[in-house]
Amino acid sequence: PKIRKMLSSGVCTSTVQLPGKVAVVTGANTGIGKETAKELAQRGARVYLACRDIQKGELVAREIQTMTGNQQVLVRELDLADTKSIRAFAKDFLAEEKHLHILINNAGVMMCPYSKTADGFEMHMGVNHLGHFLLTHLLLEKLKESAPSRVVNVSSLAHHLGRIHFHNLQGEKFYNAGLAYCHSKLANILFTQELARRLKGSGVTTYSVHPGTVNSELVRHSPFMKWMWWLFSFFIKTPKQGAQTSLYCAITEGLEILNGHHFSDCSVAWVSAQARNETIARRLWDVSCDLLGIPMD
Ligand SMILES: NC(=O)C1=CN([C@@H]2O[C@H](COP(=O)(O)OP(=O)(O)OC[C@H]3O[C@@H](n4cnc5c(N)ncnc54)[C@H](OP(=O)(O)O)[C@@H]3O)[C@@H](O)[C@H]2O)C=CC1
Ligand SMILES: CC1=C(/C=C/C(C)=C/C=C/C(C)=C/C=O)C(C)(C)CCC1
Repeated sequence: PKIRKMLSSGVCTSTVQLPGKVAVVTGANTGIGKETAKELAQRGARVYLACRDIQKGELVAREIQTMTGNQQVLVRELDLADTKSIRAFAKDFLAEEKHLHILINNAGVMMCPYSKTADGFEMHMGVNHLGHFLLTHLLLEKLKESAPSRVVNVSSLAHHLGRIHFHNLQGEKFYNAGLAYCHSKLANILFTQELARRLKGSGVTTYSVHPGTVNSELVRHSPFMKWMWWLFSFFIKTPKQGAQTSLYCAITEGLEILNGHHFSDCSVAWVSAQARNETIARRLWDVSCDLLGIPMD
């Protein structure tokens, strides 16, 4: 029980209710994203489940509506491995909604065999970092108009092993599936810190999160990790426990002074030296804009 408690601590104890608030959660059809969306709906927010598989999303939306009694749970198609899909999602969302108070960049892939997104980006960097970078960019004006508002980026402890190899960002010179995931999770933290610097005074704040080691489908590409997760399933976090730090960063009152910080178990957490490097963060920002055809400012 002690090991289990140690690996599963951190509970979002905020009593904040969210009527009239609008939230988008990416990858909300399963795992941590699903539990995050459920709790936001439970607190009265209108929640958009941004999923690449609409059918899976609709099943989960019905489940959340039934469990919470909140009918304002909506599914919209978003494939982060395709910038056309990201742009289409943002265009429809901006036309449909007056506000966006909470954006949870949660979707992720881990340890997939070498593959590329529709736009030719390496899959981990493409989905986990560049896809969310573009989505956030496209929704930023709406977030500013809805301030106070928040962007939560779900990263990982795995960022400690990450490096941003600018000469090999698409993994074409060398590739390791585990490290590619770590690099993309480092990019999530660097993005959060640079975004926080650029958003100072706008009323939009941003946080990165390590959710803990969570029993989810993230390990689907690695038979060894699947086996480990199954073997230790009693000790690792449930998806509901894994959602607590994302929820804490999204709704806790007074967190604005910690804009740009990294959180784990609902507390500020230490990040690697690479993740604190402002030069790398600025360069990654510029390179990401360049790759995505976003004007640099
Ligand atoms: N589980 C853990 O121990 C840890 C998780 N994390 C992070 O937590 C986040 C959530 O992961 P978790 O819930 O564990 O994993 P899951 O695999 O259970 O969920 C990942 C979600 O991301 C979605 N997704 C994957 N690719 C895309 C895409 N191209 N476009 C849109 N959505 C996509 C999946 O959709 P679909 O179902 O259609 O594949 C799914 O909804 C990730 O960012 C992960 O890196 C960080 C540290 C540890
Ligand atoms: C060593 C070890 C464990 C820890 C695994 C860890 C710490 C995994 C971290 C995974 C991450 C960070 C994934 C996604 O980002 C277990 C399974 C708890 C128990 C068995 C021994």
